[in-house]
Amino acid sequence: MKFIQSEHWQPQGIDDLEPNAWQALRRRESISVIAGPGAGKTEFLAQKAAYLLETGLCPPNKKILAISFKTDAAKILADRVEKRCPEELGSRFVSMTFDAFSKNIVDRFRMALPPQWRPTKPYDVTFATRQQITCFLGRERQKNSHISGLLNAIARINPITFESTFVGSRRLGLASNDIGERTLYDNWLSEQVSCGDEEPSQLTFMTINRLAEYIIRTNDHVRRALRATYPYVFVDEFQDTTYGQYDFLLSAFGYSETTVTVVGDYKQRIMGWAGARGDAFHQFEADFSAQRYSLLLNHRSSPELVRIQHVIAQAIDHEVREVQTSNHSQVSGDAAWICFSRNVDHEASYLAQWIASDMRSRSLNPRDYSVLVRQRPEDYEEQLSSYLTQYGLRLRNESVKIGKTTLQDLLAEELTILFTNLLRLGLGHRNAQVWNQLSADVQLLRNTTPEDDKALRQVERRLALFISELKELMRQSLTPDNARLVFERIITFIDLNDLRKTFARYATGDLLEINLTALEEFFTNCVDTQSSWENFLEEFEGTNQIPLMTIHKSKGLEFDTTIFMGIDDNAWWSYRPGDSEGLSTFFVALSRAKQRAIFSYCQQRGQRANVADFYALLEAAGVQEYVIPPSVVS
Ligand SMILES: Nc1ncnc2c1ncn2[C@@H]1O[C@H](COP(=O)(O)OP(=O)(O)OP(=O)(O)O)[C@@H](O)[C@H]1O
Repeated sequence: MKFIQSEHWQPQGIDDLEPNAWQALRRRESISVIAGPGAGKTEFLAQKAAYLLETGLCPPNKKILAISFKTDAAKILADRVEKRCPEELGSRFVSMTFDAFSKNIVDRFRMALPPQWRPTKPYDVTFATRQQITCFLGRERQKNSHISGLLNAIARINPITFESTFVGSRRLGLASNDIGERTLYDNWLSEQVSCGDEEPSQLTFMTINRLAEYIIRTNDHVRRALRATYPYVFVDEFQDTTYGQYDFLLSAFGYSETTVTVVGDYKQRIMGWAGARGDAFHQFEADFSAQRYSLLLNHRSSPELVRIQHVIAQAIDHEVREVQTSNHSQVSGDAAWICFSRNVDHEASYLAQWIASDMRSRSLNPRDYSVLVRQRPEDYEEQLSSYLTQYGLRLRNESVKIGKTTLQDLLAEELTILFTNLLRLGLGHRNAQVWNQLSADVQLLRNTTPEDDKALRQVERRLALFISELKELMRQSLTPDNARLVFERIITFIDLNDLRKTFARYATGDLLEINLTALEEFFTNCVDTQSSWENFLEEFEGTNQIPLMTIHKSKGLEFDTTIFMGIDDNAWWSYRPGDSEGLSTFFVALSRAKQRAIFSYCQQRGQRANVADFYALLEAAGVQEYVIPPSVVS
């Protein structure tokens, strides 16, 4: 492959980068890029990956590691890189979540841990509830109250942030002067590692993170191998980094030749409750001698929405700089408004009617819209769905739990993507893009090198043969028995062993099993409600359904129109006026919209005394409130 000279390299898929982005792209040392919503941070990472790979700055035997916080964010970034670079280069871009990456280290190098910290093989991944932490602290209080400083240490601990802050900011094996703290830390970890005779270890992701950090810090061989494989590391949404994750990054790549690029927006810091550290950018810039760059364009939202976003941004940070937008408005009338309704029927009826009419007049699709809520999407689902149905529209709760995952995460899994593409072709969809992606994925699965023409042809032949068998099966009508056969045949064709060998995140542990079980459950649910394979696929993919999700799940996504429901004291029960995380959450929701943002207030759902800030800010930004007259709704 011929490399492009770095001075001749041009971005792909977009017209250009803004001047600061060009500088940040070309800088050889570690950098931080701080920019507002829609500034193109994810796009910047994709372009930088293409630049490093296409110019050979990241040589053929090396890889780029991109670390994200959520599975779908890792997938969005990987997809973007796939679009921006030739396939053979894109495969050297490894996009993983922090959790998957640290788990991978523990799974591969378990034996590098001292026996007392070595988990069983396999081990279970668990989550520590607040109650479990409180019980643990209670037990320690009773059992070890004689240990100097232990009671004081317990008194300083908040069970909610125990794992993220207390455990995450301390290192395994490093003697702390405070014996009480050390006892708590060691006992918390050792209870998880040694659960008694024959029982598998029960590790939380924070414990896995601490074990991985220990391996990297204490084992030169592992650390050197990691650094040699990844001369470039990217971290997206850096404002959400927890103490543990930051410490892991520092041990793995700090003070080394590896160049680390982090991007994020502190105004979108909405994971403080989950332990995101407030000083992540400053700490990173100090530890990695990183230069900071700011991006000043918004490529997503219309000028009117960018202006409103700026009013909210100023409430979060008085010194925030105004950004320009490269977009034009495509709608007439208001870009944003508040609609006031008295009861939930009134609200749902108005919104359904408005969406249906807007979709028709602007020829948009259901997935151009999204309904965002602070929490409990199921509380909004039934009412809104029943009114949308009157217009032939459907709503899909994408945050719904399926087994041990959520629908949104499940749909972003490699397993699900392969499965869905096979289903599409099995249904006889003639789609060159789907075929190309599938055939590339299957080549990857079967470990075929691009130079091996014979093997490539064989893989393609087998894929074509399988598709024709699948077509035959799917020509029959959809019945539970037939569907079961289709499911089993596809999973056998994909081959779970090949999946494990191909995707590092599936290589060890039970991630693949968790997703397979959830996939089967979701598949069966869709089969049970549909009468034909065509309808089934539509249901499965949610193509014609308006997504409903929590704001947290909407991070990184964008929609033409967002409808923000439940801005009231009940849904925002923990919000206190001026609370910056609450304002940031509001900001994230608003900034997902490209053209329109609708804020729906329903009196029956709750008062708006505690959340009066939000309405005052919207008013200051000139957003009008309209009372929906009963006559407007059917
Ligand atoms: N340089 C550019 N030129 C044109 N369009 C761009 C450019 N950079 C990004 N975009 C487009 O702008 C939109 C927002 O980009 P992206 O998702 O990368 O922003 P972001 O900064 O990561 O956003 P957020 O923090 O809000 O999730 C996308 O549709 C992307 O394709």
